[in-house]
Amino acid sequence: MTRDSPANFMDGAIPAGLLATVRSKRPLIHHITNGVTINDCANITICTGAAPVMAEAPEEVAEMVAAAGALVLNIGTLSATQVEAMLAAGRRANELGIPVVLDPVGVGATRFRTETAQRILDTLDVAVLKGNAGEIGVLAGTGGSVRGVDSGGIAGDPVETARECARLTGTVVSMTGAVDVVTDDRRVFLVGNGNPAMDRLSGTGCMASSVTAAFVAVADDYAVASAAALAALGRAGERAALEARGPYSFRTALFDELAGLTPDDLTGHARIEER
Ligand SMILES: Nc1ncnc2c1ncn2[C@@H]1O[C@H](COP(=O)(O)OP(=O)(O)O)[C@@H](O)[C@H]1O
Ligand SMILES: Cc1ncsc1CCOP(=O)(O)O
Ligand SMILES: [Mg+2]
Repeated sequence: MTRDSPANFMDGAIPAGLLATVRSKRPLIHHITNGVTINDCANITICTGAAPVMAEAPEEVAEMVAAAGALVLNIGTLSATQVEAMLAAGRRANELGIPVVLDPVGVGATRFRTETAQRILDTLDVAVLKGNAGEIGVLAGTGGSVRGVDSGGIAGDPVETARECARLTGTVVSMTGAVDVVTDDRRVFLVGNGNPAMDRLSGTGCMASSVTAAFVAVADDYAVASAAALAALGRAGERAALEARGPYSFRTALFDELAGLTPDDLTGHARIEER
């Protein structure tokens, strides 16, 4: 940044207003998600101010999603039956205009994950694609490395990778990392909130999808809502790091700090730069 090109920071009142709206509307967030972090996702949804439900039987997902404000599809521990449920829930969500958030956990690590993420993107109208850098690099086709569920990095520039992925998929792309990149190709938001402790805990990426879904459920602008959600979670992470002694006390503090996060605090501390 130079003196001639001052950073254009989003007014903190925008994410703060969305946080307040989540809490007043308390949207239901239907998750079809992995067995590793499912409980964290339920509780982080509550701490955000929304209401979670986890339902994945193909027999009931279309009925359940009809009552939801947003649907999270997370492929972290996918199976053929679960994929069938994701497509059925997603189709119904699309019919009803309910936004779908896709977390392509581990895409690129195996053929089944890559084919499934691609199939979901080809079949459904996905509102937000939220992944770590490696996952987004894989889906952008520009080069991304994924080992298990961890990002091994991307080949090129992060902003260009996320924009290419948004162009290719027609979704809002929310690429997490030390600085999150959220883009609908036309606009780019860089979210500076967060703490490195968030990277030392399994589940923060999945939780980012749940918080994103809660914000997207109450907003029309999915890019702004996605950036606001990451600012809120990141701000909770900053506050949690001040009181934690290690990864597990950090985890507890992250839930407590998000539950206690006030719109005023977010107004003052959200760091969302628009490029
Ligand atoms: N080094 C970091 N500094 C600050 N925040 C981070 C850092 N690494 C990850 N985060 C935050 O942690 C959450 C999960 O991101 P990430 O670790 O990229 O996801 P995943 O768990 O899917 O790999 C996001 O909200 C992101 O902003
Ligand atoms: C470890 C693991 N294995 C399959 S899903 C999962 C959790 C991934 O969580 P996150 O992407 O949020 O770190
Ligand atoms: Mg992830």
